[in-house]
Amino acid sequence: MKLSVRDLAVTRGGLAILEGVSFDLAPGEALVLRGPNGIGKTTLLRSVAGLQPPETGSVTGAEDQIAYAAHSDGLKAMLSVTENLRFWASVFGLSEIDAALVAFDLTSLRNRMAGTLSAGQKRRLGLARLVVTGRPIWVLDEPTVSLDVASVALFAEAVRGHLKSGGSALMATHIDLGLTEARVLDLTPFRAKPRTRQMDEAFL
Ligand SMILES: Nc1ncnc2c1ncn2[C@@H]1O[C@H](COP(=O)(O)OP(=O)(O)OP(=O)(O)O)[C@@H](O)[C@H]1O
Repeated sequence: MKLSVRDLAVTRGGLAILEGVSFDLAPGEALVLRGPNGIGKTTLLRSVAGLQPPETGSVTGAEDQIAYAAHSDGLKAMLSVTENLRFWASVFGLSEIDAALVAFDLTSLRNRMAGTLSAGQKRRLGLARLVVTGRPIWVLDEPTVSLDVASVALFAEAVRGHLKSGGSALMATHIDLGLTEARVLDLTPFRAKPRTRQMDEAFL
């Protein structure tokens, strides 16, 4: 199912951040959001994922379709890698985790408590969770933070595989993943104009 974002305006802390953002994401497609720090990539992704309502505009095709992965990994420190993935799979009514372990090179770490993993290993586990959800639209906020070169390549390969199997991916990243098939949307032109107040106070 196609994800359609139309004329979206988002706010943060009561301030207008972005406005007039529109794009489509069809099965098999990847879209990379770019723009300087603070432009609103995280805010936009959160709105698309349904975590924060947009000010105006619409997001269609997202319901029960999105797996969202962001900065906070939310892993269960006292559960093993395998247990974390099984838990996530079960949340989505699934049980298969082997493909995710292989895709993110976690097989040799499968019995380790998540809390004892390095930052990059934790990130790999966080990304492996996307695979076990079975959800078609991956929404990713800076997915490569803490990843070494080899792990970035694993991630890019996982995204490619996901696209080939009819999934799609929307992500904010500052680095070039070498995903030649990905489209890029620079958010800079959509920076919200400073608002003049609609209603002035009575002049007393
Ligand atoms: N609680 C808040 N109150 C006011 N402004 C906020 C609040 N939280 C974030 N902002 C501002 O909202 C804007 C958008 O932030 P956002 O995290 O979406 O940007 P980003 O493009 O993801 O940035 P980065 O590339 O640094 O991750 C930033 O200018 C940020 O300073």
